[in-house]
Amino acid sequence: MQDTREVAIQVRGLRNQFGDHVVHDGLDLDVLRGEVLGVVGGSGTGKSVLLRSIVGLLHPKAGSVAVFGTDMLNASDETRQKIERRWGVMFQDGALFSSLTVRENVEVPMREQTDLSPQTRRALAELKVSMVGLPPNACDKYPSELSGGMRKRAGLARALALDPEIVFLDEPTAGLDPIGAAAFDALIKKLQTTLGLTVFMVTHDLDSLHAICDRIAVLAEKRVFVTGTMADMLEVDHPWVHEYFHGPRARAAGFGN
Ligand SMILES: Nc1ncnc2c1ncn2[C@@H]1O[C@H](COP(=O)(O)OP(=O)(O)OP(=O)(O)O)[C@@H](O)[C@H]1O
Repeated sequence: MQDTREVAIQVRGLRNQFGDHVVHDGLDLDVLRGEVLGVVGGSGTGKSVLLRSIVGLLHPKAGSVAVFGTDMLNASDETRQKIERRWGVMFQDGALFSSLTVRENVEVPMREQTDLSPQTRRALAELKVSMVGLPPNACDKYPSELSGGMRKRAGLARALALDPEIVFLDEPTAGLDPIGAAAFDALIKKLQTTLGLTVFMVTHDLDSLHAICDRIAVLAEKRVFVTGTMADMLEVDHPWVHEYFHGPRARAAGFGN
């Protein structure tokens, strides 16, 4: 059955290359509005490069990236900035500014992109911190005073600072213990359902894929080799995909027998 949901992100014919090392060649991907898309692939297949190409941190050699129907590579600065305000990015380990408190970190995008008063910024930052399940006293802590899981939550709070419609997450559960990872998954799912977020999530975590992803995109052979549900992945005839979804870790996670 054809999916009639709106496409939030459309990538076509993407080519990324560093020197003579071609990472992506003819990569196509649709991310549907309101879905959690898990992006997986072997190490070095270009998951982070894909994320960075979509958010404009890296200019691809060829191809197009459209977000909410806007051609991001050819848009004016003003148009691009308007679209950029509609997403938030959480990099690995939160990528927080170490010299700023959690609240100040969450206020950074508000300072840069809005003219909200200091009082409003402060109140909104406190709201975001509570939305991600951190206690109020986390607001005044520095990143070095937080656990890895708390830092990730603080990074997510900053990604949510401008009430985005899309969030990009780069390996959000990496380095968390299984209980912390499951709690983080539950938080992402809750935000998706309550805020209607579209989530683009690079991950290696089979449990996350199973628990919260509506669809999975597998990077292999320099492109998105296949997209589909977890059930679809179990049927894919490709050595890496088969090993990933049927291997010992998949079996330990309770599927892919
Ligand atoms: N700025 C850069 N300059 C040169 N090569 C780069 C650059 N950024 C990424 N690469 C290369 O592009 C390839 C893809 O990198 P990327 O970080 O996207 O992989 P990945 O799929 O996210 O891997 P992992 O799962 O290990 O994090 C790698 O071979 C990497 O060395």
